[in-house]
Amino acid sequence: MSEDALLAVTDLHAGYGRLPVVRGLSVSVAPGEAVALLGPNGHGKTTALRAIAGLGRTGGGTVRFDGEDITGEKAYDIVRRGMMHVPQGDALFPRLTVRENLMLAGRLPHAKPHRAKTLATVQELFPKLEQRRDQLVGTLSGGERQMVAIGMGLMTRPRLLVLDEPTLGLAPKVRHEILATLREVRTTGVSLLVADGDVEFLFALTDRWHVVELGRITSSGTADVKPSHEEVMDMYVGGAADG
Ligand SMILES: Nc1ncnc2c1ncn2[C@@H]1O[C@H](COP(=O)(O)OP(=O)(O)OP(=O)(O)O)[C@@H](O)[C@H]1O
Repeated sequence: MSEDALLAVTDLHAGYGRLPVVRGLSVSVAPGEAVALLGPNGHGKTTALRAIAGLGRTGGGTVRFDGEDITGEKAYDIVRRGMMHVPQGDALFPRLTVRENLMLAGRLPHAKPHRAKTLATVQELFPKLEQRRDQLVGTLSGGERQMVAIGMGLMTRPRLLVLDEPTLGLAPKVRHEILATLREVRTTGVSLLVADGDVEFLFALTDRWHVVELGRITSSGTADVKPSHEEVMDMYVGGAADG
């Protein structure tokens, strides 16, 4: 694993009570890089991303961020270091407006002094959100809510965004919009670690991919060496999917 990785996860273990879910997962993300986790449902991608970001307990292994051991640190402290987790599904404030949600995310002490400037960047990235700035988040479409979630992530001024299923439940056209925006986010220097069920989306967005099966990485490649359609099908419906 590279010495100067922004994120270096080694032999991570995590689970629920006595149920082991993540079983020796290692992954790294270099500065400016985007890395994908793919594979069948229920094999530990969400659990791994949460443990890396300090949202779930780790049962072994190490997580290093920007050269420092952050294993076991709380999510709040990890966000201040520059790693922000954008969860699967809704974790927004539905009764607040788009603008209020964004401003709330930008209130963290390290982000607050730059809040106006960061908001301007987020507005540029998501012109649609600017049009809907005064709309209650609870009344937005699924794609718009996902944009707010990513926008809120960016308001914390991350160096690494950890995205869990950003295209979940979205129509193909909206997935394309999310893809275009995340590519734009990459040009600002933000690194990505992203899990998603849409492999084409992942291959179009990231530099490297890893397949997670039974809580560990079973195959890896770069964006220019994608698995074939048959190999992808095999990953999702093949033997390991039975657990
Ligand atoms: N809070 C929980 N308590 C107990 N078991 C859980 C909990 N959350 C997840 N699990 C179990 O852990 C396993 C891995 O789930 P996880 O969500 O990490 O997988 P995943 O690869 O991200 O799948 P998906 O793509 O469907 O989100 C599953 O068997 C799931 O039922």
